Formats: sequence, structure tokens, C-alpha cells
Amino acid sequence: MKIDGVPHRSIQAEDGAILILDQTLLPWRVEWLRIANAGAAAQAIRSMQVRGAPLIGAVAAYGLALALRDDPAALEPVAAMLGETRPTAINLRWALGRMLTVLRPLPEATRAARAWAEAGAIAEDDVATCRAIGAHGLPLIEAIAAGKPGRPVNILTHCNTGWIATVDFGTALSVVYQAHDAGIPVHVWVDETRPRNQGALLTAWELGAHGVPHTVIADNAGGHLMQHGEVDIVLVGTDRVTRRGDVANKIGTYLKALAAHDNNVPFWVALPHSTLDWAVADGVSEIPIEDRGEAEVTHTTGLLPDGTPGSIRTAAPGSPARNPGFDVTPARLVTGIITERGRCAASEVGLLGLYPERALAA
Ligand SMILES: CSC[C@@H](O)[C@@H](O)C(=O)COP(=O)(O)O
Repeated sequence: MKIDGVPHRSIQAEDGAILILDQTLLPWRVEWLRIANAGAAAQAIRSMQVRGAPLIGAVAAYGLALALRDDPAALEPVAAMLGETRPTAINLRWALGRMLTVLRPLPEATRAARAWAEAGAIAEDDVATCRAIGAHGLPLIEAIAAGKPGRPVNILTHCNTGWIATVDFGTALSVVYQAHDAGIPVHVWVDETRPRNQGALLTAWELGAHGVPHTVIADNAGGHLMQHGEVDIVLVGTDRVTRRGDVANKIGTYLKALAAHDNNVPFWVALPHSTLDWAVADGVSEIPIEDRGEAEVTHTTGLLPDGTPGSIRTAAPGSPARNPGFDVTPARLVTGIITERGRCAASEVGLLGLYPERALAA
């Protein structure tokens, strides 16, 4: 996607390093950060300089490749270290698992070059996958648009599922971009997505840069808008989907699904194959939920009155806070799932219909 008209991907591979867009500085500053070793990759993931389930998988893969250049024997410990940086997004473990499967059988002397190539393949896979997700979601938007000629399709989204959360294009926002680029009038309600405000900061920046009409709303506004017929569809991404179709995503997604269910608003989830966790059935009891600590709740970041980015405390002094980073929306509240292979019901039967090789593997 483009920044100021110039095409970019969210990871750029150079000789001996990668460049990542530092998301903790957006939308105030566009800065590329050079990552030259596994420790820096891990820190970028932990600090959320890179974030979004598919992107952290790709960065972890490159981090492992960088480590093997320094020490080809470091495969297992570095993979374990990178795998512990964030707990909920399965894409991280998927990418590292794919790297380990390829690299373990190889002689140490050949691992670094192969690892770099495999990390590149993971990144390319993500680009093609996200483009296909957009194409498979597009008919949903076309169908809604056909029912309200001349009026925009109102899409509500949560967190950031755009090109900066993936290597390119995004997941749920890939659908939005393809609809917009196809000339369908769309308007996006952007949940601010407290506590880190990925919606207000990142999604709004992305949509604005692409010229997609949007409005930032407080997280609590969605239910009201749905009651008044102002939301045609909810489109979100996810960090892990169980084989039964339960969906882990940014905290607050579950409440949007409940409101959508109560108001007969379709609630669709867009994801790449790397977000499917076939080993897990029940999302609520089995998916680990990241706890990011109190500071993100007690404080808010933004532009200070002097125009510099900064953080202010917004909670009463001394009050404790709790900060679960994700929640799980049960499959029964999900209208359907969009992947690079098509659309399906949020169920084991639906998912196996798109990925029949998983049934054979089981
Ligand atoms: C692009 S996939 C969507 C998810 O990764 C996204 O919705 C999300 O919850 C990201 O959370 P984050 O904590 O910002 O990494």
C-alpha cells in the first residue's frame, strides 16, 4: 500500500537486516526502524513497534534468520525466545514452526541462507493471502451496496487489520480497500480501540491515506449505531481462530459481536490460514489471553498541547487497572469467516470445507 503515493510493504528486507515501520510513532511520524538481530526483532514485537497477528509472525521469522547468521547453532533457543514475545496471536508460533520444520533437518552451515529465503517466502505468502482475502470478502460488500443504491455501505471495524498489521493489504481492511478501489461507496466506523487506540491512531491513518471515508467512534458507540440502522456489516480480523470457529481478537470485539447479534447486523471475521489453530477447540477456555499491565489503561498516548507525542494519566491517582489484551467471540455469534480460500461458516464443518487437508491430517 502507499504512503504519500509511494508503494510500501510493512517489512522491507535489506542485506543483513529488515526495515520495519515503527507503529508506536504513527500517525505522528513515519519512521523506519532497522532490525539486524533476533533481540531487536523480539523487542520490536514486545513493544508493539510491530503488531498485528500476521506481521509479528513474519518479523519473528526474519528475526530467527538473522540470529542464524550470527550463530547457526542457535535455532532452538532463539525460536523459543521469539515465540514467547506475545502469547495470543497464533501466527507467531505458526511462522516459527514453519521455519523450524524447514531448518531442523539441514546442516548448520546451510541454515542461515535457507532461513532468510524461508522468511521471505512467509512474507510473500502473507501478501498473496491478504490480497485473496480481500477478493473473497468483496462480494459481501457488493451485495449490501446493491441493496442501497447511491448510499454508502457502512462498515464497523475494531482495532487495526490493515496493511501495517500484515506484510501488505491487511485482512478485514483488505476487503474495505478492494471495495473502495472497485468504486463501491464505503464508509468505515472506526472503533478507537482502547486502551492502545489502534483504531483511532492506526486504522484512521491508513484509511485516510488511502482516501477511504471513515469516522472514528468511541468503543461504546457501536451498539447505539447498530440500533439505529447505521451499521450494515461488522468486519474484524483475528489473532487466533479455533477449529470450531471461536475468534480471539482485540479486547472489545466480543461486545461488538453481541451487539451485532442483537441487531441482526452481519458479523464477519477475515483471516489468513496462519491464524487458524487446529489444535484448539474451545476458544474461551483454551486461548491464552495477553495481559499487558496497567499503564495502557491508566494512561493515554497522543499529541500533547505543545504538539509533541506523549502520554497522560487519565485514571484517578492510585486506582488499580486491569488490561486483558484480547477476548474471545464464540462461533455462534460469528456470521461467517473469510479466508484466502473463500468464505465459510464459523464451524468445524465450515473450516474443513475450505481446508479439507486438515481432515485428512487428523
Ligand atoms: C490483521 S489481523 C487482526 C488482528 O491482529 C488485530 O485485530 C489485532 O487484534 C491486533 O492486536 P495488536 O495487539 O494490536 O497486535
